[in-house]
Amino acid sequence: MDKAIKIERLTKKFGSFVAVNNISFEVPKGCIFGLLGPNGSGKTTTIKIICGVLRATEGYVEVLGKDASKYPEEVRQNIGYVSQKFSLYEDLTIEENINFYGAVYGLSKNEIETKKKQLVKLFKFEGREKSQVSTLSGGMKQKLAFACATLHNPQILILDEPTAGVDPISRKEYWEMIKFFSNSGVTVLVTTHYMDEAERCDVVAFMFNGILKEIDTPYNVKKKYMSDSIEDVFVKVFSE
Ligand SMILES: Nc1ncnc2c1ncn2[C@@H]1O[C@H](COP(=O)(O)OP(=O)(O)OP(=O)(O)O)[C@@H](O)[C@H]1O
Repeated sequence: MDKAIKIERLTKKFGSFVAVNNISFEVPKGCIFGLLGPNGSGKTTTIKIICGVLRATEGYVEVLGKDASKYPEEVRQNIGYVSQKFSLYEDLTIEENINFYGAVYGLSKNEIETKKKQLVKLFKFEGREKSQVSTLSGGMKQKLAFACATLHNPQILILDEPTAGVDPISRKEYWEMIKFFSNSGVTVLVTTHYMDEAERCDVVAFMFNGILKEIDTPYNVKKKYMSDSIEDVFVKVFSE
């Protein structure tokens, strides 16, 4: 099994508080990997360390075969990251945001134009290109943040609660996009509190109080906990 991300004995402390406690796991290449857990369990902290935004206290993170602490720039070039509080410019239009992020990622004008056409079609922004972001629905904003994160053709997409507070139709569309990129060979690491979304993952990992409690396919964890839904597994894992 080829791995996109390898995490070994990762620990992150904030002062004396242990936010991530000696966790190890691997994310296979091309899979949709769901990182699940209640609020404050250490998911975002783990993601920030993978993306090189935070430094680990202890442990090792490898992204596409590279030590993330030694090659943060190369790692970042291979990751498209959508954070919980994504940084779209509200006073710019859809098109202007794509232009801006394209330039940030170092794309040429021609590359940006080509990408923009593809993304507008793929994410169904046709006719809305000139709409200011502040006028968009929450679902559209999330999709735009997703689109911008794919501009530099990253091999890994890391999406931190991308569909929080989004209506069911927009969530469905969002997951169609996740599937599209996954089918194109992109590895997706996603956190979510929606258990119907967890069911769509190839692998799910459950974190609680900084500890990795379970990791397996949805089918296998349901079998282990004798449950017919990930929601039921979630309740059982976290009430143990
Ligand atoms: N910079 C920081 N300084 C101190 N404590 C922090 C810091 N960042 C995170 N924490 C704490 O670490 C713990 C894990 O936070 P984290 O954001 O990783 O959780 P999470 O699983 O992503 O939660 P959520 O689902 O709410 O996003 C929390 O108790 C949080 O308050």
